[in-house]
Amino acid sequence: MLLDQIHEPADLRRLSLDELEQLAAELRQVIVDTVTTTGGHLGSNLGAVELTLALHRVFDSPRDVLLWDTGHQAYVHKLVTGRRERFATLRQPGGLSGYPNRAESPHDWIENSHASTALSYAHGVATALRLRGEGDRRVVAVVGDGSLTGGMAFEALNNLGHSGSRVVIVLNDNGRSYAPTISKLSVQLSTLRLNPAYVQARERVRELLRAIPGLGDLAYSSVHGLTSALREVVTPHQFFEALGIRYAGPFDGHDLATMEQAFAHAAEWDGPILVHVVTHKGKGYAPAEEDEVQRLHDLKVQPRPASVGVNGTGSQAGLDVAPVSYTDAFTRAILDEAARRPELVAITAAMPGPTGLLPFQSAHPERFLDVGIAEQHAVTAAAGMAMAGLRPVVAVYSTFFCRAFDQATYDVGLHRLPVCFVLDRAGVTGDDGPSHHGLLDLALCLSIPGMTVFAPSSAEEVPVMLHQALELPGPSAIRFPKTPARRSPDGVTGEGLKARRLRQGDGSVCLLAVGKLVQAALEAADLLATRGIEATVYDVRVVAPPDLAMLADAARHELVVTAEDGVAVGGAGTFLLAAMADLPELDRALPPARTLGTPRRFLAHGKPDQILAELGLDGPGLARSVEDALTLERARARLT
Ligand SMILES: Cc1ncc(C[n+]2csc(CCOP(=O)(O)OP(=O)(O)O)c2C)c(N)n1
Ligand SMILES: CC(=O)[C@@H](O)[C@H](O)COP(=O)(O)O
Ligand SMILES: [Mg+2]
Repeated sequence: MLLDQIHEPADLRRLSLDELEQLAAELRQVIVDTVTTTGGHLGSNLGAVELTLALHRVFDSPRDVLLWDTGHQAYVHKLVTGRRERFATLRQPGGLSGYPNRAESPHDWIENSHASTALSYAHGVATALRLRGEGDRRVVAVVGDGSLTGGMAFEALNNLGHSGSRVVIVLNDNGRSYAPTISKLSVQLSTLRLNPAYVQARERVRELLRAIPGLGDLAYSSVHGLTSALREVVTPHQFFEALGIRYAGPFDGHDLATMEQAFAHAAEWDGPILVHVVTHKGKGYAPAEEDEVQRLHDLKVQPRPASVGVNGTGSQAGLDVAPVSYTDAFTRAILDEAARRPELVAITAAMPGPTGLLPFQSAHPERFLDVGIAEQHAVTAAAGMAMAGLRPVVAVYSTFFCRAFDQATYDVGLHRLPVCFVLDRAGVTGDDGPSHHGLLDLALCLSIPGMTVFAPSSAEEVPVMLHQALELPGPSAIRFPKTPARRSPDGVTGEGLKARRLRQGDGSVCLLAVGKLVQAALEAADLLATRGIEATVYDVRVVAPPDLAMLADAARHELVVTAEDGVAVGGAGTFLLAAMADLPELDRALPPARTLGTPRRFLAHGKPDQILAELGLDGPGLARSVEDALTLERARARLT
C-alpha cells in the first residue's frame, strides 16, 4: 500500500496525482475497516480525505499550524502524520484518541472536542506568531459548516476580519452537522455550490484560459479575478468580505488539484481568507453516505452484552439491562407529555438524533427547534419562550451544557423560568475522551438557585421525573448517562421529589447514591454484608431540593458516604452534606462522611465502566471505600 510509505506529510509531496487518488482510496478503506470495529466518526472523516491530503501537501505542518474544529474529522490527519501503525487502537483504552492529541504528535493542537473553537484558536495563534516574529508561519483552521453556526465562530470571524490576522479558514461545507445545517448562510453557500450556471461558467472560463499556452498560474488568478466580478452578482461572499475576510470558492472538496491551487493562493493572502470547499459526508462508503441523519458515529459493530453490571464485567446486582436506553426512555416520555401539553416545545443544538428528539420533530414539527451548534442561544431562546408562556425542554449533552452555564444561570435561573434541561451523556461517557465526559453538570446545576436537579437511576424513572419537572414552576435538570438503562431494582420508581430507601442497614453506614451509581451502591451493600456490615442504601433521585427525611435518617448512622458519576468536589455529595449540616432538628454531632465521585482531573478516553472501576466507583470499589472509612472512623472514635 502507498499508505505504508507515508510516515510524515513530506512523503505526500512526492506523490503524483494518480498516486494521491490511490492513496485516498486506501485511506478510505483503512478508516472504514477501523471505525466499523472500534466505533468512531465515519461520515465526517470519509468526507475530509482529499481536503486533508491537499492541506498537508501545501502547508508545512507542524511549522505551519493546522487547527481542526471539533477534531472528529482528523483521522486522515493522524494517518499521514506518523500514526498509521497505531490507528487500529483508535478510541480504545490506552490507544489513539479519536481527536487530535498533543501528547500523540506535534502536528496536533486542539484536543477539545467542543465545536466552534478553531477560529478563536487561530486568531490567538496567529497573533502570537506575529508578535514573536514568526509571522511567516501559516495558520490554517478547518471548520465545518455546522461548527460555523456556533456563536464563538462568529465572534472569531469578527475579530479575524478586524485584526487582519493572516489566517486561512477552510470551510468544509458538506451541508450537515448530524442533520442539515441550520443556517441561511449555509443555504446561500449551498445555493452557490449547487448553482450550475455559476460553476459551469467558472469551469468554462478556466478551460479556455488553460488552453492558452504559457498562462499556467496566470490562468488561475485570471479565473479568480473573473469570478470576483461574477461573485458581485451571484454569491453570498459579501457576508465574509463585509467582516474583512476574503472569500474564495466554492471549490470541489474532492478535487485534489483544485484544492491545492486554492490553498497555495490562500497561503499568500495577506490577511484572513476563507476557502470554501464543498465535500460529501461519508464519501466513498454507501452506508455512511446514505445515513439519513448523518450519524457521525456509524456502524459500531460491537455486540451488546446480554447483561452488564456496573463494572462492565457481566457481574450484576440482580439487574438486567433494560430494553431501552435512557435516551429512548426520554424520547417516549416527551412524546407522552407533548400529547397532553400543547405548550411544551423541544429544543436541540444540532443533535436531534443523539438526544432522541427525531420522533418529537416528526410528531410536532411546529414545536421543535434545532438552533444549530448554538447551545448558548438555545438556552436563552428557551428563556424567552418560557417568559412568553411556553414550557421548553432543552435537550443537550451534559458536557455541552457547560457552554451555556451563564445563560442557564442568568437568563433562566435569575428569572426563575420553567425551562427543563435534559442532560444526556451525563457522567463518564468514555470513548470521546476528556472534553466529552459529563462530569460537571451536577456541580453547575446545583449552583443555580432554585433549580431542581433530578438523577434517574433507571429507565422507568425518566418519565416520572420529566412529568414532575414539567409540573414545577421553576427551572429543572434531568441528567442521565450514555450507558444502557437498567431496570429499577424492584421495578418501581420513586415519587415526587422524594428519595427512595432501597435497603435498610444496621446503622453503621448510609450510602446516598446518585443516578447510575445506585447499582454500584447496591452491589457494594451486597459485598459489605458478606463482611458483617449492613449498609443502608438510598437512591437519592432528586439532589436538589434534598429529601430532608433521607438526610435526617443518614445523620443517625456512624458513617455517611455519597456516590455520584460526576466530580466529587462541588457535586451532589458536597451539596447533600451541606444540607445535612443545616438540618433544623439535628440533635447530635454530624457523623463522619465521605463524598465519592470523579477526581478533579481530566479523564482520558476509555470504556465508561472500566474508568469508573479504576476510580473505585464500581461495586467493589465503593465497598472498599466504605469499609476503609468505617475502620478508620471506629479507630478514631476509640481514641476520643
Ligand atoms: C459545542 C458542541 N456541541 C455539539 C457537539 C456535537 N457535535 C460533534 S460533531 C457535530 C457536527 C459538526 O458538524 P460540522 O462542523 O459541519 O462538521 P462535519 O461533521 O460535517 O465535518 C456536532 C454537533 C460538539 N462537538 N460541540
Ligand atoms: C464529536 C461529538 O461531539 C459527537 O459526535 C460525539 O462523538 C457523539 O457522542 P455519542 O456517541 O455519545 O453520541
Ligand atoms: Mg458539516
